[in-house]
Amino acid sequence: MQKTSDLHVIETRPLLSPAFIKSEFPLSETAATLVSDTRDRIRQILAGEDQRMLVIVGPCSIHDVDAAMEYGEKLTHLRAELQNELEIVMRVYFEKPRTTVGWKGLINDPHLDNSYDINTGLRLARKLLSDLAHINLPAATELLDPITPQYIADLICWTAIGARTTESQIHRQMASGLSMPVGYKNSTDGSFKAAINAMLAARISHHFLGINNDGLASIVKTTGNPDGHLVLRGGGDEPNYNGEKVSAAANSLKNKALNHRLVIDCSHGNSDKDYNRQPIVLEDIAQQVLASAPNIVGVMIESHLIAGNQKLKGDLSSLAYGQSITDACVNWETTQKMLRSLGNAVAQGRPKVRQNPVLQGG
Ligand SMILES: O=C[C@H](O)[C@H](O)COP(=O)(O)O
Ligand SMILES: C=C(OP(=O)(O)O)C(=O)O
Repeated sequence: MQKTSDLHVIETRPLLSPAFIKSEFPLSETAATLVSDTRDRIRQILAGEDQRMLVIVGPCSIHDVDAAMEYGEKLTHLRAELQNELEIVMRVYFEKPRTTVGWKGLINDPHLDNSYDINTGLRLARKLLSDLAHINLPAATELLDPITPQYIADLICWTAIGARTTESQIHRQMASGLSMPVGYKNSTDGSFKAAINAMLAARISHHFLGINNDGLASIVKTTGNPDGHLVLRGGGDEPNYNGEKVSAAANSLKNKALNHRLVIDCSHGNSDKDYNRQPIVLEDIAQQVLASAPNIVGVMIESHLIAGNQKLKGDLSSLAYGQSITDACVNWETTQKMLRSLGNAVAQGRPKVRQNPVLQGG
């Protein structure tokens, strides 16, 4: 008899259940309060009820949890300093969608050596999110594999569905069941039709295949996620952060009765992947905010301790500490300048924020 299945499968290894990994790194009351309160504040920003801006800032990807924690310690001070103008959330990305091939992130290959120790990757990810919550720093991520949310989503305040997956039914279904606000990136060709369709699809209930907390294959039924919004990231060799493009996107959203308030990614297609351009994009956004720009409610910045990026090669001991191994990032000094400048623009362009200072919970 001819073999007809598993012709291209070499092995399957057991995956620890979400319940087991959560029992090792349980959600504490402190973390639950931080996550829940931050999600509420983000919802208020997205609804235009809070005039401050959401800022998703941090490394393109996490490959070294110590460096991520050092970055997080610095960011938590800046978050406190600018809390009346900005809701700062750390970008904590564990899963990388690749254009072709490459390292797919800390969960997939935590030892950076093609050993694909995914159980360790999930543990490291959960522990880091838990440690960040305990220094009062909320986290945002991109969710890529539809099984991952079961392991970490209770510690995540904002999620991106990326430019390469916004058109995927699997990801829209997943988003329909997520508990936090979800930003849909425009497509890599620069169009935002797929993201608008994703917002329409993910806000309603779906039934699909997934796993439950015990890791058992399950039929999942969701309510739909009402907190979807657009993230403009440029693409097709053109940025889309200028006033004209933002208005066009907001009008398309209004025409579909969707939330017209959106987030702008300073990196990726908006900076032509040149990290030196991120401050230029941010400055343009700050100028728009000075003139109010009610459609713009958030920004994303790829930032790390050290500027630029480095190639992941065989010898891990030669990796520079605190520098990205995926997209190039701005360094910490530049990050501080960018966020202070945005905070200033919010204070001047949206004077109401000063009248209602927000005290952030822990
Ligand atoms: O932000 C990350 C990258 O832009 C994305 O994962 C694609 O990366 P790649 O084109 O290097 O594969
Ligand atoms: C992959 C990313 O972005 P995009 O989906 O916009 O390319 C990212 O932010 O890491």
